[in-house]
Amino acid sequence: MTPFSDDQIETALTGLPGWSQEGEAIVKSYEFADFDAAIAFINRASGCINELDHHPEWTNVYNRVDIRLLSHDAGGVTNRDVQLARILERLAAAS
Ligand SMILES: C[C@H](O)[C@H](O)[C@H]1CNC2=NC(N)=NC(=O)C2=N1
Repeated sequence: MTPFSDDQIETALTGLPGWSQEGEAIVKSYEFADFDAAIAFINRASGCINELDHHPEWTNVYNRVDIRLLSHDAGGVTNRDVQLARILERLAAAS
C-alpha cells in the first residue's frame, strides 16, 4: 500500500484539529483530567483498535496520552491512520 503524500496528509488533517504531521506519522497529545481519565481513554480505545486491527504508538505520562499514528506495513500515513484518528477524537471528546 502506498502511503499518503504530504499534500494528502495535509488535506486529511483539516478535519482533525490538533493533529499534525511529524515525519512519516501524524501525532497528537491529549490531556485528560487526571491519570484515571487517561487510562479510561486508553481502555475505551483498545476495543476500537482491535476491531480496526490497526494499532497506535502511544505513551502515557500521568494525565497525558501522546499518540503517533502510521501504517508500519506501508511506511507512512494511510487511510487507516486517518480513520483511527477520527475514532480517537470521538472517544477523547466523550471523556
Ligand atoms: C496482520 C495485521 O493486520 C498487521 O500486523 C497490522 C496490525 N496493526 C498495525 N498497526 C499499524 N499501525 N501498522 C501496521 O502495519 C499494522 N499491521
